[in-house]
Amino acid sequence: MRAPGGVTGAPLLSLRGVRKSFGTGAALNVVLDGVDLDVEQGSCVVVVGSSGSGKSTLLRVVDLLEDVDDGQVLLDGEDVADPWVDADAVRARLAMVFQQYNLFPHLRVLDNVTLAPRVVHGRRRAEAEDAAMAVLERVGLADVARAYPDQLSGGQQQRAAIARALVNGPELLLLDEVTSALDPELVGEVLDLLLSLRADGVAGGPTTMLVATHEMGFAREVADEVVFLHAGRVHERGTPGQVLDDPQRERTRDFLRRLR
Ligand SMILES: Nc1ncnc2c1ncn2[C@@H]1O[C@H](COP(=O)(O)OP(=O)(O)OP(=O)(O)O)[C@@H](O)[C@H]1O
Repeated sequence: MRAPGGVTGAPLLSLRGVRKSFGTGAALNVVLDGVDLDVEQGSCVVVVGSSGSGKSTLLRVVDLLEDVDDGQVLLDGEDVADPWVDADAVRARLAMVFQQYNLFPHLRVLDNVTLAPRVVHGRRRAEAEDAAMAVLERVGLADVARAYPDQLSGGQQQRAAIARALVNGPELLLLDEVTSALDPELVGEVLDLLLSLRADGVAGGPTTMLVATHEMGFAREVADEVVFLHAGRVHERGTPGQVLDDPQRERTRDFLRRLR
């Protein structure tokens, strides 16, 4: 399956020389060491790399959950890493789905999905519920809208978290290892949903995605571009065929060999 014909060629997101480290002195851990990356409107970029290579940190930097030490995070050309930026306005344009679904256990699925539209965006309850039911329908959960999270399977909970991410029509969807916490038999339903979102979009348009994953099969099917992160840098990038089937650099070959 390939991206629909909505890729415009203009980067929605560009990272330029992004640096991020944790700790100080002898404990300094340089995680991102000058990352350059572009995500075009309507495209899907998949970040792969060993555990600890900085995939989550990269996504968290884009979602403004981590400050950068240096470099630019350009959303439509505006540097959102600038400390003076209106973070709420930026976050309203993005949505992130995490490995752990992070649903509120005391709220029904529908209320989890309507929370941000109502509280953050000030939408009226009826309007927020209509929007929430539409996305719950889209992810195949309309019939469990009134259930609590612990009444759902892990796969259903992750689909509810995806519905929550989609409800405000984000311009960029950030997916951080969204199948890693799932039992193997539940992974397929979430990947199928993401493939279908990629193919058909949500409101008729393609969904722009930046994805961190260990699922190479998924990367192969969903990505316009695969980016291999190593030692804090983009070590190799290209189409899934180029990076996953015909890697040019030894580190990339090592990484792929170890997965087999
Ligand atoms: N808040 C933090 N404080 C200190 N160190 C952190 C923090 N967040 C991440 N790190 C460190 O940054 C490095 C990269 O972590 P990150 O979670 O980004 O990697 P990853 O590629 O997503 O790994 P995985 O595939 O295992 O999820 C790790 O060494 C991790 O310990």
